[in-house]
Amino acid sequence: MAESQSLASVELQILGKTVQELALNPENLPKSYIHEQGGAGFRDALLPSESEGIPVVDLHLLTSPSTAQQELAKLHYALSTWGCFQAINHGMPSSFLDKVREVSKQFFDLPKEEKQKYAREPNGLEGYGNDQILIQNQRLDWTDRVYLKVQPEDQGNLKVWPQKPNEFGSTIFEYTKNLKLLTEVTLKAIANSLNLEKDCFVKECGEKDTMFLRLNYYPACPMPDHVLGVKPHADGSSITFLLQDKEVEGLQILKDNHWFKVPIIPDALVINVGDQIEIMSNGIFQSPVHRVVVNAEKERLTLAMFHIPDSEKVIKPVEKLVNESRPKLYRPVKDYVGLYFQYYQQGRRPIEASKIEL
Ligand SMILES: O=C(O)CCC(=O)C(=O)O
Ligand SMILES: [Fe+2]
Repeated sequence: MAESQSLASVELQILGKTVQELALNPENLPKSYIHEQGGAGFRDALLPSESEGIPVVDLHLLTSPSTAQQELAKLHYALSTWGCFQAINHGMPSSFLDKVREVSKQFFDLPKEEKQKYAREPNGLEGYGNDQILIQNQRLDWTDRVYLKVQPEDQGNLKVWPQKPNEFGSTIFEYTKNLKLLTEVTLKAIANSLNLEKDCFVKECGEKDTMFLRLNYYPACPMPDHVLGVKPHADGSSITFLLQDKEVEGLQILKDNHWFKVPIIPDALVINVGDQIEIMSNGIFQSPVHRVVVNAEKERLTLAMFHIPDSEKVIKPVEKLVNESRPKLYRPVKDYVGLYFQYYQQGRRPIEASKIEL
């Protein structure tokens, strides 16, 4: 008993206050969450015009022989201009996506003591907690998360898998199964859109690829002009699938030095390339820098699924995309995700470590 109590207090100390708790006492936000130079600009991002907005790509059309060419051209345009697209017709019904959102929300609604059972362990990555503090004077993200290795199934840390709500495990399992299939479909389509052999990126990612799921819960925040849900970053994945909140927007993408809002399409998945496809595509598709703003009245919940290549594989530009007019722009890297966290917290982009200055 004494032992389990002391363990709990260590975890509490590590976690500090969750954002959900801070939100209950809004007059007193810790300075570590405040971006002095914020300003209304945080929320005044542009909404892309309809014709130049983030393209909506129909995955069914993309994989049907008679319609694939046109949809592939759209995919190529989307990834070379925005680094992302909104995927519809992905095969998961609206009711299922609602269920995924519901079990995730139910977890954050549990009493603190229950959630603490799944707290991230000291020095661990997986589990429940607030932003990890990796450097001094770090600005913290206004979000509580559950981070889980969901694929391969037998490699997850079961100790930090929420046991409540009851349907959490089975729903997330089903969601992962769907996104594993969609990963293959998407990587093949990306290869096709570059006129590469369709298995090219699947092979480059290796057989020991993994998937990590992050549930992001952003409580309403009394200082939306000076607090960010997530600082500007690009993902270290090959590709990322984001299931947005159905009603509350917050995601913004940096393009041509302007922040643009990513509109909500309730049943779509936002799919973006991460740094590792940027490297493999020799920069033809670039991993978009994005951030999350918060809302003074409303909470927001999203699920991000990251597909991560085998950490033993050397990631490098595909030979066919290197030629005289397009020299190699990136050095080979291994275990990109290992590099990622330190760089991210320092506000630096780990991709810089791989870029070749011409
Ligand atoms: O919540 C969002 O809209 C985006 C989250 C995100 O960028 C991430 O988890 O990497
Ligand atoms: Fe992200």
